[in-house]
Amino acid sequence: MMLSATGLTVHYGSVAAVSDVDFEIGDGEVLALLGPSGCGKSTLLRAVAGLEPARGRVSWDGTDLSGVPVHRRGFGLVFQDGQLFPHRDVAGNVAFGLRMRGERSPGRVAELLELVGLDGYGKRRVATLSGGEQQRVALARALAPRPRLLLLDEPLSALDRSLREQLAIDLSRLLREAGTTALVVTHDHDEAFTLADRVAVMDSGRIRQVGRPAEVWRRPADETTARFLGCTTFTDATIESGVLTCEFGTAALAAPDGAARIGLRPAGLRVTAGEPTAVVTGRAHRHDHVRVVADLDGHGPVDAVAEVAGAPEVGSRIALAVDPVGVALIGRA
Ligand SMILES: Nc1ncnc2c1ncn2[C@@H]1O[C@H](COP(=O)(O)OP(=O)(O)OP(=O)(O)O)[C@@H](O)[C@H]1O
Repeated sequence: MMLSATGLTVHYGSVAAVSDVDFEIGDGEVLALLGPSGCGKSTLLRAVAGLEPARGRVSWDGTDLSGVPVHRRGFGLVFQDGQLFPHRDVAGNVAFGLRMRGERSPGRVAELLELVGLDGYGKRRVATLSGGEQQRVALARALAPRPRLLLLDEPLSALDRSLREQLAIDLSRLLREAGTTALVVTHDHDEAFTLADRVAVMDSGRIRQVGRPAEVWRRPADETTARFLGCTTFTDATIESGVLTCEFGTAALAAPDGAARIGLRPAGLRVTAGEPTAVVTGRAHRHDHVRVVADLDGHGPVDAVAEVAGAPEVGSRIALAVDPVGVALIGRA
């Protein structure tokens, strides 16, 4: 069983929100659509759902879905704000999806509430639930009728950071436990990488790269994608016998020999002991390190990181070393 989209295009007036997009989602696979605000992620998801008129083709197992209305596609939908029915209790919300399919099964409702960690919440009014609990109910409601594809549009972004991280882990587990095939829209790469088997990075209505999270993170297709994935400094390098050499120094890096364009995330440059080559112009404490902006002699500002203990003050001169953990190889197959 497989979802396949080919040549999907959505215009709003003269604006192409989605341009000629192709992708597939395999049975039981979770694909994340990741990209900056306004790049067309939600529009693409809505086109797959049948909520947005689109050119191109959406098919399931080779069967064209054009002309098949939203409620007959067998897809489940979860949006950012849950959109629960306020006048129904938790069980009533979960049962709604089942009733739509002519099913009545208190057992299935209880099973779903247990799956999302809300065992015993059936009689609660949804207005009395926290934001995280409401999203779990929305997820249970969408999963109850066993959709062949679950479409999730920023399902966690209305929640605060720590809850989002926890729910992303929970969601990843329960999508796998239920063997759900899913398309998840998010602008948060940590969330995409937690949830997805594969990630499709979008920009300006197009998919720029599709791959497994670690591949996309390590080898972004181009500088725009790399920038979106946290790289802030770009330079040319050479790789020879497992050693990367660039203007900032050398580092061990297992990759084929040759010239490379690299992107450095802040963690790719570390404050170290040695001959100073840069002056600190800014610093910010993060939970387990200090982010440093440094003016590197002959280069200009670069982002780097320092250990919390002994982190340099603004104005002090520092040495920097390349750390392969923060290096992305751009456009390398
Ligand atoms: N109903 C609409 N009418 C006109 N333009 C629209 C409409 N919906 C979206 N757009 C435009 O289409 C583009 C893509 O929007 P979309 O909501 O798909 O992006 P997104 O990547 O999901 O962004 P966000 O993460 O901010 O929700 C944007 O330029 C947006 O302004």
